[in-house]
Amino acid sequence: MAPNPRVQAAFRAMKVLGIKEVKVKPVLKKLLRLYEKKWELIEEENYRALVDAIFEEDENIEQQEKEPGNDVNEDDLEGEGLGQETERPLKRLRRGRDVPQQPQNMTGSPEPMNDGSSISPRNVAKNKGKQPMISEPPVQLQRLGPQSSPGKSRASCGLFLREPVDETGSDRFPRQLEMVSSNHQFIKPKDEPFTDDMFMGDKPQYEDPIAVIHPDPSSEKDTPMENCGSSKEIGKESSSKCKDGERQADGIASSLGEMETNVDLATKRQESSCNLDVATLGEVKLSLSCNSAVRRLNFRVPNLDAVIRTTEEKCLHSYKINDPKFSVMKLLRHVCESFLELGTDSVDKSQDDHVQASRRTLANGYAGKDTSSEQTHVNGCVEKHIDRELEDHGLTNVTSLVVVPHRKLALDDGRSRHNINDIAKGEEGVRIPWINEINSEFLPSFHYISQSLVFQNAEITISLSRIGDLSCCPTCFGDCLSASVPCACARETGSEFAYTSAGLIKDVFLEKCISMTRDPQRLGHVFCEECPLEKSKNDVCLEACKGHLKRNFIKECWSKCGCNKQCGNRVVQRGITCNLQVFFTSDGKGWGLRTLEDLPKGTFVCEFVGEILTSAELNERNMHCDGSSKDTYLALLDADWGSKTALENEKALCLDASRYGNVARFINHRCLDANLVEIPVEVETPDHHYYHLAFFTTRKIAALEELTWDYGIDFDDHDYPIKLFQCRCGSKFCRNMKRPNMSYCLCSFPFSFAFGFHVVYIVGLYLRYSRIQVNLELKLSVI
Ligand SMILES: C[S@@+](CC[C@H](N)C(=O)[O-])C[C@H]1O[C@@H](n2cnc3c(N)ncnc32)[C@H](O)[C@@H]1O
Repeated sequence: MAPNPRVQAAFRAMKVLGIKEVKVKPVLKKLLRLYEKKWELIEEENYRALVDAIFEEDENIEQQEKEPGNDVNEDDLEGEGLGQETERPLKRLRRGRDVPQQPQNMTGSPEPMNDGSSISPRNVAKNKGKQPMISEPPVQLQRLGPQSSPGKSRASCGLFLREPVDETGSDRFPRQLEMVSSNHQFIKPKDEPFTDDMFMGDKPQYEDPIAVIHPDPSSEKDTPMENCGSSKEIGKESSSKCKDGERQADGIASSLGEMETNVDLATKRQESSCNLDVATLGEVKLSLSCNSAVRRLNFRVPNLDAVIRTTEEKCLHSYKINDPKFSVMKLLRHVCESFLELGTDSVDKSQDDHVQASRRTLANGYAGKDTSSEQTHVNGCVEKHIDRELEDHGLTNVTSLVVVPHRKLALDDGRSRHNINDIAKGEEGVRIPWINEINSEFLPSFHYISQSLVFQNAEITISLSRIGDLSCCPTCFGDCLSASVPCACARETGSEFAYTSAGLIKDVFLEKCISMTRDPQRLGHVFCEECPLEKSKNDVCLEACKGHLKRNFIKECWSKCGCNKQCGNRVVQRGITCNLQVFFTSDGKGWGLRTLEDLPKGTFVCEFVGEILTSAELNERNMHCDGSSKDTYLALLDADWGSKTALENEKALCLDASRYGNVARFINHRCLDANLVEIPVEVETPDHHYYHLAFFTTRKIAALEELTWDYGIDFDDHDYPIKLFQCRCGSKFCRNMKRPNMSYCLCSFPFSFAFGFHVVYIVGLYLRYSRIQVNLELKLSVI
């Protein structure tokens, strides 16, 4: 049977991507069957469906192999000219040496095809508009490695973009990616159609490069091995500030869920103003640049997170990608892998195997267990340790890429793919990724909100008229912190600004807040006459207030003030700027929050955001659930409760983040010496009923350290509105250390005394059998 030209075209398109016919065939068959031979659906958007399906098959190959029932009915596809296939479908995409040999010559000169035919420049040209894969702006792939040294121009292959038309002349395939051997040059993206006459003879005629990779003097430093030696090193580099004031985590910037963890995101501030390093994978670095010659005057390198997020949104909208496993970073990892695979000469297999084996051994060593198939990473850190050790073994000149496989996440529960990469779903100025290196648990479901919202009855009035002219600074200008005299807003903060010009909280103020939290006995609690909390529990028989911590407020400038948004007295209202990550803790606390960069003492991390409830509403909620699901995501806004004789119900507020909340809902408790302290911050409301509960660092925190705050729980108070738990904070000051139930024995003593000596005897026996040595000093008195 004559070969089906559409099949051949599909093969050619895939070949350009380096995907062998033998791999394409079975997937194509499946697709044809799935799409009822509607070729248009397969050819659409440059065979996107086919490429996706191939990658998908590749990802799931292990499961596929275990499921023999997936065979394609060859008869069904006879008509498409695919029936004579002899190979079994879909073997796992081989890496490194096992990768199917790709044409070394990618200049467009004739390449022998599997079937003996060849692909000529003309074939390529005819295939215009059919090559999959898109990217914009120009993508540079840069090979790093021993041979690339700073100061020298690096050898690089280029990926170039054209704006072709398809056969009908329409601009249906807007951006094409084609690989060329470029003599280290890049091809200028063209607006004109891609036509046959772009080739002369056998060689395509390339235009001047739009961008050449400029040697980056800091690139040696940028290599993953350098970046990720230890969390400390990471943090050191990562704490570098961006020009625009944003902090960027270096090397560990975005661990976009587990799937991306071994892509080392190079978010380091670029030397060049028009270069953005996107990812490094082993020796390969991928960066975006805007050609300085033609770049727009107002071009500023955007934030990497924003680029990734926007790209993902575009993918979602344009290509209807709704696979939760899809992520742009994963795609880029494939690009890096393919780049390395296709550009790597075959190496001695035994050496390759040896390196792979060494890597596995080292990986297991780092993980402390046999995880050859399960090793997870924190943005490639383990991989980098391994690289370093391999270097010690003199094995780093092997260029093949070995990726230790990841554990698969259970993503089949239909949650939005947005949650995979950013738990904030774009609500915050930074992306907040999550990772689970411990088990396959998915994030709990909740609605992410970046600002607290009233549930129902809470009385919060935000109005300009409520803020008197003396409570704000309408005559200020620019940055209040630069004025010689503190502005009116500072009055609330003890006639001084709470913040330094670097945006940190001043040490004296911070220390005061810390000691108010940690040493309430010395500094004293405040007690309400009618405690809203107790009142909400039982209006009739009111119990005495158990006391509330004294708090120092910060008052930030706001809309009624004359200063600008960048005023140094506006920190909390600007939202989260640190690079944070939600992760599954290894010590039994469930999910937790950690920083991906070093944070100096006094840094604002985030505020506690949730539904604003009155204490009565909270009590109502707690009553309607059994004790076990009592709220665990709660913060009382009780900073001012003690100063009033009786607070109206609608003004005694708390924040419940169990259903609606922000990243703070993942912050775990630590007794006493937590590294965060909560400080009430007043922004848009002038009284102290509603305020922002903001978390600041109590000390310098290293990258990857868990962030904690002291919930202020009394672990013996079973009436406490937060569900009690067995504390695993690990602090030496833990208030809930696993005690040998002594409290019970001792408490029971007076009781038992009243009931006779045999109860004492029983208690004594208990102590004896518990092998607890106790010296009881009994003091008897007559009542
Ligand atoms: C506000 S949530 C913190 C996030 C939570 N770990 C999660 O997985 O969603 C509070 C809950 O986390 C757990 N938790 C927080 N701190 C803990 C600690 N020090 N020890 C044990 N569990 C803790 C408790 O289950 C608590 O009810």
